[in-house]
Amino acid sequence: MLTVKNISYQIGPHKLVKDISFSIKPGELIAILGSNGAGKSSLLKLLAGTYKPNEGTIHFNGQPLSKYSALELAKMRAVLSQQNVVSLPFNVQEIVMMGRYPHFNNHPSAHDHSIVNTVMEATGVLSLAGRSYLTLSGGEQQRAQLSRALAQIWENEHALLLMDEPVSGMDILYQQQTLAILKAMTQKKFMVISVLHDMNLASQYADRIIMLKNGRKWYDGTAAEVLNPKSVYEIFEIESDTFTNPTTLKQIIMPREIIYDNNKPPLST
Ligand SMILES: Nc1ncnc2c1ncn2[C@@H]1O[C@H](COP(=O)(O)OP(=O)(O)OP(=O)(O)O)[C@@H](O)[C@H]1O
Repeated sequence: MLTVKNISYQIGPHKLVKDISFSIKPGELIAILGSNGAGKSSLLKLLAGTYKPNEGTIHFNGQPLSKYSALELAKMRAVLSQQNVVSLPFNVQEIVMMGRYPHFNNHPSAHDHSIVNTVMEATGVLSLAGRSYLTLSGGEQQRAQLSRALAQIWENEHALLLMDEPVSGMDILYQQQTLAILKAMTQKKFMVISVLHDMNLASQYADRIIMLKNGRKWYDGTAAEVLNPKSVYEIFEIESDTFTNPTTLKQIIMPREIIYDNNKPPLST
């Protein structure tokens, strides 16, 4: 369980995260939505322990997050960041094996190799195992990084997966598959918190959606509770229509087309 109470985070005069509270139980998938600059990545960095809150507390499996050593944390929570800079020509298997570094000293065991194989198969990068990471497409790199994160906590139930836009750059099949993998992880009692930009993906897969605006939590609930034209307008400043999928009963959000006035085009001076 992860419990976040009244956390705020500020850099100089900039308040990035303001008084946010929520908790997540094993088996839950929470999607975080919000416009660019709303504070989603900052919140994720606080949950990962990368940033320390100026105010408030974060408890992870009963203990303050700050009390865990870096190694303990590495075995219990994995992070997929927005930017994953790799400048050396590691191959894909080596990148995924990096997720196992917290688990072995000098040489990976047969168990580590087996987990690396399993996650690469799940994310569809097994056939790329020997390829240099630097030669992969953006979506393939993203899947390799997802494999690394999964390999890190694969056998540790009640672990936490923090994903910052895990499907950016992926085609629609891999977007669906990635969310399906994350959902399957929650069925094994993992906790998953993922920043997403696609409200419909969030609606399809998330148990709960947290919507942020200006560093604050504005909405927290199921897709049916929080996704509607009013909330979408408040958060994203876009008009939309909401439908209910008759088969799944999940919300579908369709943004309305933006039409600029010909006499006042948006880029005119
Ligand atoms: N080191 C920093 N110093 C000052 N401002 C910062 C710093 N890091 C982030 N910010 C600002 O804090 C706000 C929140 O940033 P954050 O990266 O958390 O947003 P986000 O919701 O993840 O956005 P995006 O969807 O664009 O990735 C932004 O306005 C950003 O410019």
